[in-house]
Amino acid sequence: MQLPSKRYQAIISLILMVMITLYIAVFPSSLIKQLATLPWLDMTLAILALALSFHYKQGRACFCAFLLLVYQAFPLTLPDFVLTNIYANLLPQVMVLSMVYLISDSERGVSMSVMKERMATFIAIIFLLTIVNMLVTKYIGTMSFTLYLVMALSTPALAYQLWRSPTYENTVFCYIGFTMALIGLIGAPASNVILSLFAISLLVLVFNEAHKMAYFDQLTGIESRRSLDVSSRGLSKQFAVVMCDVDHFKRFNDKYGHDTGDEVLKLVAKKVQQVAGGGNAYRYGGEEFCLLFDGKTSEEIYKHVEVIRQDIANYPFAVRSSKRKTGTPLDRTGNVKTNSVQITMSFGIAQTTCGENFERVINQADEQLYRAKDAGRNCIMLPVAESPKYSR
Ligand SMILES: Nc1nc2c(ncn2[C@@H]2O[C@H](COP(=O)(O)OP(=O)(O)OP(=O)(O)O)[C@@H](O)[C@H]2O)c(=O)[nH]1
Repeated sequence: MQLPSKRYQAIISLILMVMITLYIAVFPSSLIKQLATLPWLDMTLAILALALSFHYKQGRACFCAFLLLVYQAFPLTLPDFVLTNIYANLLPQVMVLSMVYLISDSERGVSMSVMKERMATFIAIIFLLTIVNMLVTKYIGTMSFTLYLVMALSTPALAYQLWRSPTYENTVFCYIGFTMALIGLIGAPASNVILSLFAISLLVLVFNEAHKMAYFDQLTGIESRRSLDVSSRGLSKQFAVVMCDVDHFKRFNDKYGHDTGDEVLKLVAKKVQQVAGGGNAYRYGGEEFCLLFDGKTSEEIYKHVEVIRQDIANYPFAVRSSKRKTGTPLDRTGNVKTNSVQITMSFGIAQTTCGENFERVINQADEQLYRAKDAGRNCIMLPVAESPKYSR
């Protein structure tokens, strides 16, 4: 079954998260009612999200947890008559606008300067909205007008950013923004159950990002060597390993620049990831990738590796004419001229024959990779005992 694209997955998740939250808020089960009576549940979860996101240097999640704490801190500090107006009008606007700010910003960690900048923006948002609300109340007579205006401008901005970049992080900011907008329109403060759900979504976000950091390669987005180490511990008796390496990559970097080299690595990663036959792709390091086929023999996987080799070799990779920014030739439309270059990869295959451990098999695959390089590159090598094969 084919999964919907990332974009649709994000939108479906967002709709489900908002609907479930509102359903829980409107029709709480007895368990939820009991949880709602737990004092400090929402604040404890928000503090946990704040501490963990700070620890993992996830600045946007950290700031979002801080916003939740600010929202929860108001009843502790202000008298009821002030709170009613603030909760019904001002705070939902501040929260929604802050979500627009967060979703439009990139992840910049938790350095002092970034935190200062975010705090200044937060204070500016509060200040601006307070002034606008005061003026609107004075001249139009109702604060609700600003509330509707902020919601009407902010929610499409949130939706647009999610459409552009459908990550789980952005889904969470949209989820908090949209739910806060609905709560603002209803005119009730967010219950501690809703605030706890917001904090839980932030905690899931932090764990999700920490998992990605640990097991996925940042540049290419495919699984990392650490993930390969973990996978290698759960292999069956029979497995095959492919080591592959981009040909003359140093030359390529020198000619077109490191950034273009990075683009090549991303493309190659995408291609090796598409390997059929049950193979899993990992970035081994530098321009080297590894394919792992559990329960398969070298003979069985050869044809799948050959498909990848041909796919990469036949792909016209568009690069700028030169790595130099100045003096780069322009085409008739005034854009920088691009060349189509061919990228090739060499592959070495090895498999278990009498229960060897993973390290031994991967070393054998590496030896075959060296043979493939010696044989002229852009080819696949199997161990000599296994009817040597290569293609070009
Ligand atoms: N752009 C980019 N280059 C990288 C990265 N990691 C390693 N490299 C470069 O990859 C190149 C590897 O070069 P070599 O190991 O000499 O091999 P090669 O030029 O690919 O030649 P053969 O393997 O013999 O075909 C080096 O220039 C590294 O700087 C990376 O993440 N991005």
